[in-house]
Amino acid sequence: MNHEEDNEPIRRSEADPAPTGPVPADPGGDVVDLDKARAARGESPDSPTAAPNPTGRESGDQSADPKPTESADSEVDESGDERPVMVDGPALSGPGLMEGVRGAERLPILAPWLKSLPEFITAMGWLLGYIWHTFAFHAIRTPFVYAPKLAARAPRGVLNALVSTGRWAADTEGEPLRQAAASHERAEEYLKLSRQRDRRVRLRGALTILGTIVTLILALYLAFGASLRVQVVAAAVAVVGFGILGAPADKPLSSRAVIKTQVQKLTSDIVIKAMASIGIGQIASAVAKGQDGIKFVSPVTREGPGWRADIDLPLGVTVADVVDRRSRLASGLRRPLGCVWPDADPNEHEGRLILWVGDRDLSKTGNVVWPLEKHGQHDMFRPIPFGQDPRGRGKAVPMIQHNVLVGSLPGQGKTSAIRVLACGAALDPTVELWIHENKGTGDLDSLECVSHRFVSGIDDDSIKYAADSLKLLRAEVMRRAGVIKKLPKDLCPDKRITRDIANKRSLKLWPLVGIFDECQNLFAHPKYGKQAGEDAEFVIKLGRALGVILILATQRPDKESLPTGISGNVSIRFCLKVAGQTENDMILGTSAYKNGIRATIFRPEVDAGNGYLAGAGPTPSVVRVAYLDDPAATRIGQRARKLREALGSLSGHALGESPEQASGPSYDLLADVLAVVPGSEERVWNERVAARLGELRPEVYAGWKGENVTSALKPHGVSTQGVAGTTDDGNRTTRRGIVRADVAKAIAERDGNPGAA
Ligand SMILES: Nc1ncnc2c1ncn2[C@@H]1O[C@H](COP(=O)(O)OP(=O)(O)OP(=O)(O)O)[C@@H](O)[C@H]1O
Repeated sequence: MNHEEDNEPIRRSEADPAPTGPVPADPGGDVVDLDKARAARGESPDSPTAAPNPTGRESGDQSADPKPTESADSEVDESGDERPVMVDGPALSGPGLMEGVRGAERLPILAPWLKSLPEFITAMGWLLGYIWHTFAFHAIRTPFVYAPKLAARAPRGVLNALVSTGRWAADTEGEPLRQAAASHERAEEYLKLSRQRDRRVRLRGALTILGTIVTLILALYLAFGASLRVQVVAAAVAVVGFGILGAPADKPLSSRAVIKTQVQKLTSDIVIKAMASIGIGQIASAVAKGQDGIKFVSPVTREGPGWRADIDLPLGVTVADVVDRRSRLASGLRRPLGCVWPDADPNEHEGRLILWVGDRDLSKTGNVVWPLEKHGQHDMFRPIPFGQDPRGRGKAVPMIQHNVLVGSLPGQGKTSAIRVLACGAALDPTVELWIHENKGTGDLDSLECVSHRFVSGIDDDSIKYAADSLKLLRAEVMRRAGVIKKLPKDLCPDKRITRDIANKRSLKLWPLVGIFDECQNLFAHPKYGKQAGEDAEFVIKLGRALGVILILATQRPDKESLPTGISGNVSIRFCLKVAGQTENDMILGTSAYKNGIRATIFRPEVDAGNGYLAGAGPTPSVVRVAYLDDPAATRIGQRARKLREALGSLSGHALGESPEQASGPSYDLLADVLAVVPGSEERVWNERVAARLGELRPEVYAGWKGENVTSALKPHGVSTQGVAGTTDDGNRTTRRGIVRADVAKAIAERDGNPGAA
């Protein structure tokens, strides 16, 4: 958003006074008595003597509309300036104390990392890692660096020890005082100090002689009387001791195992200056007048590996305005761009900004570790751990009831993101996995061993295989709809699958996850693309509640390679670096770019793995995806296979069975509809179509009602309308129905033969 545009209305009203400025007195016009007008405004609108009636309406009108025309919007003061009329009723008060207190935000009693086991484990893991690193760093240097250094410094240490002892015995520390007393001819003081020195020298001399004798005896004993072990220990102690005494002051023995990055503390002053520099007029002008422009809601605090400031922006300024100017903000804060993350507070108003400034650039924080990488299994009815936001908080993606779309420029981390979700699904042994990787590089081969259907390739056969999968998924969705419909209410009250239902293997309603990586190669395919797009749209729209989940990834988010029926209907979106607004909105949804959700901010390659995740939480947020390389994914695949073997849920490709073929036209809804509606029947009610379809193919359409026909035909562009007809009882009435010609037209268009209809 352009700041110039923000201030446009303000500038325009200042620069162009004509329409709103003072109106020259018109001798012929009505003269408004300002005092009267003000007095009238002060009165209650209920008062019978309310406002003057400039329109000349009857008083009956006035009560309904006490201040019509100009006085409703503005008043004119002596200077002729227009002012808005204040409409606050004097009798109205704000929310009471209890409402105010109830609405107040409670800050957490314990830090979030103390309450969440994974975050606690991460923090403790980091601490133990830190201690271990420091220990290992010094341990390895002890024999090879520190010991030789100490030995080399020991002779000098002996010398230093002798010199220090001599100086102590001779009381040299008092010498400067005695010199000063002598040179200033303070005889009495000098004599006192000299006497004190003589006493000290006598005592210290005796002690030194005694110490020397003891040391000599000890040395002779160690040299000739002690065991070898005692000699070695004594020599080591002597070398360490004299080595330390012999160390030059500017050369410490050891270097630091960890060098802390010194980051400047984030203060409110720095934030105010930075916010004033990003080009938002309201803030800049307030700061120029000596005010802050922004309001801190709470003190700037540490949160995770960075600083957090909660800010109220000026009226009318939104978080999106600040997100737009993120790079300017980073410049104002003098921090790398990857450290600066302005974010909205989902629990507050549009002007509440959470400014989080990390100690390190997000892209330099290393790979995020996936919590399930080494052990554990997953329950698909819970969100799959996905990555971390810049504040170090874990982010997960719910899968049941959702579909996922991932998009980015090539090489930004799509496949890695898909791999994390696929591994999560694989680690739930009840999940049936259908994996299609239409790039042909084998990026998802690690999970072939658990996949019910699997293909990796970009050739026509591989594309056909993926297209067949979508056809089969469509049929599966229809089968599931029928099964769910027949389930007793107590088992399935919401007509959607639950963990309990998924566990009843006889129902075959377990979660089914279809992954289509590089799906642009499928949807843009000249032969299979169109039908595949329609099938995918159908599955996305109807499969959600039935446990059929699609995960699609594309590096070409445009209309040809990603049908709008798909991009418009997925619920979870993950967008890594894209080139522009169109691609951004194709992945993240219409208006995302306008609302400040811009995956264009990520840098090519540097920010691989960083993206905007939308739909998984109350607001879209930046997430750095956990990274699983191929060996890690292969190990997970093997673990997942063992889980399936134990449950007996391995099937299809994973067992070496030959793939099911899509039954093509026999499950073609449009053809089936045309088959049950004779040519003589121009229009027909959907409920009748549903009943006939159920008879035609009960294994697919059993239990269908009129509304199933409506929603199933919609993706094909066949809309329903009011159709007049006669009920079985002979009554004339109008109900939802279709026009047969529309179905024929849809078939002709689909088959690339539009004239045939
Ligand atoms: N989450 C991540 N964390 C760290 N680095 C990552 C992450 N994801 C991807 N990368 C880096 O980016 C590289 C490319 O990732 P990936 O193959 O997933 O990209 P892609 O978008 O699928 O590419 P393409 O479109 O060519 O298939 C990886 O080899 C890795 O170095």
